Amino acid sequence: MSTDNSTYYPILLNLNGKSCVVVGGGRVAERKIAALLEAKAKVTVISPEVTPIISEWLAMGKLEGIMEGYDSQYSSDAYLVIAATDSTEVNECVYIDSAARGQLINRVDCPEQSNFIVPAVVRRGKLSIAVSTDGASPLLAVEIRQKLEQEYGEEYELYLDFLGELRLLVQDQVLEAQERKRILKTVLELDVLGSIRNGSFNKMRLFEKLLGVAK
Ligand SMILES: C[C@@]1(CC(=O)O)c2cc3[nH]c(cc4nc(cc5[nH]c(cc(n2)[C@H]1CCC(=O)O)[C@@](C)(CC(=O)O)[C@@H]5CCC(=O)O)C(CC(=O)O)=C4CCC(=O)O)c(CCC(=O)O)c3CC(=O)O
Ligand SMILES: NC(=O)C1=CN([C@@H]2O[C@H](COP(=O)(O)OP(=O)(O)OC[C@H]3O[C@@H](n4cnc5c(N)ncnc54)[C@H](O)[C@@H]3O)[C@@H](O)[C@H]2O)C=CC1
Repeated sequence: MSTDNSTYYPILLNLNGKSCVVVGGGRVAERKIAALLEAKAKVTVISPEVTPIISEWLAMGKLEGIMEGYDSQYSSDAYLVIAATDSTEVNECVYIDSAARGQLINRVDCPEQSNFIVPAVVRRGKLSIAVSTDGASPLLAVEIRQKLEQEYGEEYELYLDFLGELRLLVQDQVLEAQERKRILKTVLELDVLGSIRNGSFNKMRLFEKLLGVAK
């Protein structure tokens, strides 16, 4: 069975400094670890064998490793656990232990024994676009993610930084709520992305134009 017909509630989790345990060190574990590290989680991998890339990350001190078979004590303090071994028995065991402790648990071979699943994600600086099929077709999620990567290019990183900075300025300098909203809406109608793409982007000039003051 590939799905339990759950309707999931999408959230963005702050994992900065949080202990996260990945059980298993294969191809799937490597992908999950990469995403956890990107989110600045404190990751521990538990697995007798790991991929060459995980091994490199261990040598660089990017995460910790317990190079043994799973034991429930290894994940007792974790905030989030991912069961990613190639053994259904071990993965089930990880699920039972983690669920009993109320931990966030993702069992990669069984959405029914997971209290969260992981979407395919496009990241452009502060912009995240997450795609999920509720487990029905991870490959379709990948295909849509790849299409979105074409549509939302690297220029969005600078664009979002600019919009974020403008929003702080507006919150600081414009007292009237309606006027704040008007400015934040107007900026989206300007071709800022076009100016980033053709190299004519000028942040200060845009701030001046939108706020009427030199920054
Ligand atoms: C439920 C979920 C739980 C979870 O893992 O969170 C889950 C479950 C399962 N995946 C399986 C297979 C594959 N998954 C991928 C790829 C990805 N899978 C991801 C997420 C999810 N996969 C969650 C639902 C996401 C959603 O649909 O919303 C992505 C998006 C995110 C990530 O993993 O980080 C990542 C792409 C990252 C990217 O590129 O952007 C590929 C392709 C590949 O590996 O190259 C295959 C092989 C093709 C195939 O089988 O379809 C199997 C069968 C395993 C078996 O055969 O034993 C199960 C178990 C089952 O279905 O029961
Ligand atoms: N959710 C997803 O995105 C996907 C899930 N899968 C599922 O993920 C699972 C793992 O797939 P791969 O990473 O490709 O397998 P793999 O064969 O590359 O890696 C398996 C890992 O499990 C470890 N392991 C085995 N027994 C263990 C134990 N007792 N304790 C700790 N670690 C142990 C091994 O050392 C190895 O590192 C499979 O069950 C597959 O069905 C497969 C593709 C995608």
